[in-house]
Amino acid sequence: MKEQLWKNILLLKEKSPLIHNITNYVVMNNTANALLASGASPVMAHAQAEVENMCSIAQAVVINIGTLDEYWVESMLKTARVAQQNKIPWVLDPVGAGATTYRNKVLSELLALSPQVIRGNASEIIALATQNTSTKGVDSTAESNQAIAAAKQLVKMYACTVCISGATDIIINESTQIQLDNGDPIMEKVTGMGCTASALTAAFCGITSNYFIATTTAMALLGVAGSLAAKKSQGPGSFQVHLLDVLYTITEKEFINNLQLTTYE
Ligand SMILES: Nc1ncnc2c1ncn2[C@@H]1O[C@H](COP(=O)(O)OP(=O)(O)OP(=O)(O)O)[C@@H](O)[C@H]1O
Ligand SMILES: Cc1ncsc1CCO
Ligand SMILES: [Mg+2]
Repeated sequence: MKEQLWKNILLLKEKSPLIHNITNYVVMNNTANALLASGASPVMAHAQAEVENMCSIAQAVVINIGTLDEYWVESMLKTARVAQQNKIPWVLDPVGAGATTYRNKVLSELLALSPQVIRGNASEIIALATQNTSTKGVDSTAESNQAIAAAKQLVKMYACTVCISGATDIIINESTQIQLDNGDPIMEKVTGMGCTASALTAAFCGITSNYFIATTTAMALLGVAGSLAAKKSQGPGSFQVHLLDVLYTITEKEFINNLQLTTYE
């Protein structure tokens, strides 16, 4: 398994897939840089007049509702429709699910357009599955393992892969559950680490049609790179810089030796 994930990391650098991102104002720059450092080719585009064209030339798409508004939501729906029609994999990041009725309404419209992967923190995954939860905003108030039942429900309802991120990352499909114990607590002090996780997930969906393994590769890469970057950092500021460097320079040995992965069939 670990070797298969490493092969995907090399393949991403070799193929450099175009990843169409509709994401939030907060994280656009970090996300594009993380994709570039990992080997993918990002484009951020949300104009209604061009999203359908852009989506149709991409190898994968990520739709992140972090700073949604009525105009952007129309762009997201147009994009997801084209992705669905053209069988281009798309990843949903349900930022702040459960926080407002508007977010919940938009998310139900997006879910109807069949994302291949949903990646959110525990609160977001619980909110998506139950439509009834209290949450703080964009940060989770629950642990990953508290969202497993909700994630399994989403897998069934939408026939997709679900990733619950946090101190532990859990990736779930119909048959398998993978748990990753990597990363570092400093990652909670930098905005958009989850958004980066979703963008990297789309990147790996652009190089393999096994979206469960693609998601696992993305979460493993970000987690291991995060733990290595944290060792070199004094705080959240320098962490961001070191993370990009590690995504760019990480070696097979560093990846394999540090990866904490458990599979449950
Ligand atoms: N306490 C922690 N310990 C170790 N790693 C962590 C911790 N919290 C987050 N991470 C790492 O950060 C990644 C992103 O996780 P998180 O669940 O915080 O995203 P998020 O809440 O969606 O963030 P955002 O909305 O700011 O993008 C995880 O996949 C994990 O690698
Ligand atoms: C802080 C914040 N607010 C809306 S999106 C976002 C980035 C992390 O999800
Ligand atoms: Mg998030």
